[in-house]
Amino acid sequence: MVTAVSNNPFQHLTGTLVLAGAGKMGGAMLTGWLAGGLDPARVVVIEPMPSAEITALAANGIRLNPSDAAPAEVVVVAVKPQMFRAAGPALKPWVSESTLVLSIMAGTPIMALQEVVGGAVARAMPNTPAAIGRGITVAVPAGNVSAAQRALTDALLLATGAVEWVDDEALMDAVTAVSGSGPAYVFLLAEELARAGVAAGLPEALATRLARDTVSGAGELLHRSELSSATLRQNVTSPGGTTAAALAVLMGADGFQPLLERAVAAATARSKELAK
Ligand SMILES: NC(=O)C1=CN([C@@H]2O[C@H](COP(=O)(O)OP(=O)(O)OC[C@H]3O[C@@H](n4cnc5c(N)ncnc54)[C@H](O)[C@@H]3O)[C@@H](O)[C@H]2O)C=CC1
Ligand SMILES: O=C(O)[C@@H]1CCC=N1
Repeated sequence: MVTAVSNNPFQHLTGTLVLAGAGKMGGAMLTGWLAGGLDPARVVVIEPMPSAEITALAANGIRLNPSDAAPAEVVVVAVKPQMFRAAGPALKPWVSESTLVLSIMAGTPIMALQEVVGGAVARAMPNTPAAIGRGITVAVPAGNVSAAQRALTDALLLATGAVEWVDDEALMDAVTAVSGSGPAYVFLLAEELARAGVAAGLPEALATRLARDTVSGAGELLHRSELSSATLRQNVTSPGGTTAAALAVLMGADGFQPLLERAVAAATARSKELAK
């Protein structure tokens, strides 16, 4: 007898998935899940200010802000950390002891979720490329997360990109500073490269196109190549050429390294503050 093997990443999800907060990050994850084959009929979205995209999903079977609530299989908490103390108690009717509570809130510790919402809590830090299946998420489970709930968390996160698990929740502040916030640093690089192109004499539209395609093309090369980023950089750099002249500035005493170290330290510190 041949046993059919399902390649549906959501085969472990047999109940309801509640998404609380369908803003930029929650919306990006939901987009990734639906693109990956999540049945919209399994999804409840709680969102006081739904975007046009989220409202449109209601026509496809998602339940938006239903008036009744019952314990769900998974509750994804994607509200702002600053909103959580106010928004959290309203989620309790969706949570039983056996509900997986998957929080993506920056800073907010597992203990705060256990106090306010309950359930079996997994804390995760995704990033916005999740919307196109190219995110990376780091997750940490509470002690009462079962093996099945961990597998379900894995499946949900893998549908939006790569997943790393850690045991030490304290790492989540630096994780947030590197990969959670990281896409913003890369988009800023595209903005500033375009601005520098204009300053060097290019028309704005051309500079913007060159910067955007260079950042996304280099990112794609880094993604597909087995070479290290340092080797890929060296492959651009002819001795005594133009890149070497630019890198002497970018790798100088006040270049990328100290700048990014300060930026990541500032984000890490802010993540720690959000826990208070
Ligand atoms: N934006 C990003 O790149 C990332 C964000 N995060 C985390 O994701 C969470 C959401 O961040 P964003 O999506 O950027 O913010 P956002 O402001 O776009 O989304 C938050 C959403 O929560 C909704 N909301 C407010 N009160 C609510 C309530 N009582 N019940 C349900 N929903 C409510 C808001 O209307 C809003 O749409 C934050 O905790 C953040 O730390 C994590 C990783 C990356
Ligand atoms: O800026 C923030 O606080 C969130 C967490 C990581 C990315 N956005």
